[in-house]
Amino acid sequence: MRAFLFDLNGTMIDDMSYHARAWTKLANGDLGGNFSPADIKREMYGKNPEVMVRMFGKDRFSADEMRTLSMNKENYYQAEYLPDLKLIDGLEDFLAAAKKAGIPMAIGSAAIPYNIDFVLDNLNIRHYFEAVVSADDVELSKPHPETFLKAAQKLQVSIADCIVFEDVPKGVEAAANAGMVSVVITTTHTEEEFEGLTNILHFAKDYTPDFFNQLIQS
Ligand SMILES: O=P(O)(O)OC[C@H]1O[C@@H](O)[C@H](O)[C@@H](O)[C@@H]1O
Repeated sequence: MRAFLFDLNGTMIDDMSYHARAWTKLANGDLGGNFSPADIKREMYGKNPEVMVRMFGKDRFSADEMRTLSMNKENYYQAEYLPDLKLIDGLEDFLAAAKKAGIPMAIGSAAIPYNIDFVLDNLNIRHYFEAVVSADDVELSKPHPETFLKAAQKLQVSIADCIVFEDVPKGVEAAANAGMVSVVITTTHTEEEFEGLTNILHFAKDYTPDFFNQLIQS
């Protein structure tokens, strides 16, 4: 039996440009940094404290300060993205068909529960997922495999049965490190940016191609 593990941001919703703007507002606007759009795009993966340490060094903020800054960033993101919040084309049909076919599904995201709930509850799609692994559930985020291994464990499925849906190279690398294959949604990165990763089954810009029906039937 197959199982589907979904990254959230950029994979289920096309929101990475909103995260980039929220990080820019926090890092350059509030904290006086001077990060270029390329710097932000390169650094904004993984758990928020990891992003902040990569950008500002490990001694700049206490854990409490990082929690506050992280909430500020997510509030910027949610306020700006809420009016545009929607699933990527074809995903709702894909989720419904997979659920009907009895395929277990989980979310494996570096986002904090505050952001995961924002998406699942506003879009009313929580019922499709039997498990959610968030930033709070893991020690180390992607490319470490912990997120996807925990998701497989929660679903009680074997690693070889898992297909990971991702939009960033670090996420595909995490899937590879977990021993899983991956389908890439090219919302955030071009195909060329995944060069060298050998666990990719398919690239698609959204969930409308027939490939996704075949994935359910295969
Ligand atoms: O793991 P996902 O679902 O792609 O989420 C990643 C993003 O989650 C956001 O909450 C973080 O602030 C981003 O920096 C991060 O890139």
